[in-house]
Amino acid sequence: MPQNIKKTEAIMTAAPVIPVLIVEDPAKAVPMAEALVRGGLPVIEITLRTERALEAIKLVADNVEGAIPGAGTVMTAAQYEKAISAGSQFIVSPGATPTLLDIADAFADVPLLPGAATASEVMYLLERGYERLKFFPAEQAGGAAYLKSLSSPLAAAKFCPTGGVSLDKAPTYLGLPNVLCVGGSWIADAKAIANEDWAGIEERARAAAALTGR
Ligand SMILES: O=C(O)C(=O)C[C@H](O)[C@H](O)COP(=O)(O)O
Repeated sequence: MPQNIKKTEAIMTAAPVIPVLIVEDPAKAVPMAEALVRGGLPVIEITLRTERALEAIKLVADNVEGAIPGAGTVMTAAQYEKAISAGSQFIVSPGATPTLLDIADAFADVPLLPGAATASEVMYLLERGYERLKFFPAEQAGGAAYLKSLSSPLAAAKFCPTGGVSLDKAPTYLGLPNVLCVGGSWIADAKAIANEDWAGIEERARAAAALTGR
């Protein structure tokens, strides 16, 4: 089944930046998400890289008005199902496999943003009807110059570059014709969450929400 491009694009264009989060303690998820929403970043990717990430997603889904929580690092059918039961409104994966795309077909209401880093990976996803993709790992794979060079031959594909993106690097990506938003952990890193630095997270969210392309 092809990707629901309209729905995926709505997630990608709600704000210029998708904060990527590693949440160890679910008790911190609600104030963290509230700070992000106050700062203007409603789309919140909680990675399934911690034991209690699903609890964090559920708490945000149930308690934070205006938040659009999603699950990151989703790679298996079991994770996919659990992420959606917890209230994920979108799913992000670092790459794409035929199995993962088959699972996505079973949950077609919830958009999947699959990762790609090479022309062949993008071509495979286009073949499967996926045009809204994550470019991962963005900086390490070749950065904005590399992604720009995909825009002409693979014009249908539009990306959310993630991996090594910072406040300084984001505007160059956002200025590319094939970029809709960027993702990154700099707004709320593990330390800021552990220290309950909600004011700092809100401030970085506000700066991220104001980013435009250059
Ligand atoms: O696990 C996933 O599915 C991911 O999304 C990986 C993230 O892209 C990176 O963790 C981004 O992190 P930074 O490079 O710190 O901004």
